[in-house]
Amino acid sequence: MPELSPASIINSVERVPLCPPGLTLVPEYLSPSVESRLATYFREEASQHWIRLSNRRVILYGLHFVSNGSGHRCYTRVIPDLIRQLAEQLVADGYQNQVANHILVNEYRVGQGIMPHEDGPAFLPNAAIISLLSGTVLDFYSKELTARSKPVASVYLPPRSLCMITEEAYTSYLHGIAERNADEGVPRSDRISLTFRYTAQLPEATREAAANQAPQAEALSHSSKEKRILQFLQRRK
Ligand SMILES: O=C(O)CCC(=O)C(=O)O
Ligand SMILES: [Fe+2]
Repeated sequence: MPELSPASIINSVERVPLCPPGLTLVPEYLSPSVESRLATYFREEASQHWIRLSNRRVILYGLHFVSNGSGHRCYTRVIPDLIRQLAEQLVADGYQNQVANHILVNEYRVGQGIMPHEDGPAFLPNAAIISLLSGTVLDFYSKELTARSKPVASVYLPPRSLCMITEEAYTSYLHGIAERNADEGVPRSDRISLTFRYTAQLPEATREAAANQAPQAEALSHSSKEKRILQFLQRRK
């Protein structure tokens, strides 16, 4: 896999602070060539790693949670160099304090979305979302969600943008993407997003054991571990 130099990753560093507080948009965070390199990676090299959910498909990299009552953590796929470089760049650019150890790749076909949810206390209150191939609207909701709740804020995430959800935007609101084909007349196309988060490290001994197991996770595309994660994600969304 070719190395990406920082200059090729970053096209612009303009930051637009938005509401709720802690929400920031960086348009054109990626250059078009990096966007297309990443999209090709997920659609071709990593095509067998997708896990299909009812309303989208996902690839899990790094440390993830399996719900077994005690919030058990396990390693899924080893984070590929290409993605790790992006995680490191987010720290180098000052968007995150820790290199993400939990990375979720989502792919939404036109018309698909994600239910309002909170990313939750398992992670540092800092989620970095990079959008590829299509824009979409991310809606924020109050935590008192009912079937009739309307978003309290909405932000358009253009392709190649970075969206930072931190502070109040992370802790006090839910976020989600409505299932529709267009946003304010702007048609959607299929979109891939990458969400970078950090969860507190495991104790050293456990971490080593987990790291040793990671190549095995790589080899087993539909291991029982992945099935449990899949069931967990389906319950959550
Ligand atoms: O795809 C997106 O932009 C949102 C993803 C998200 O909210 C998540 O992964 O928790
Ligand atoms: Fe989220």
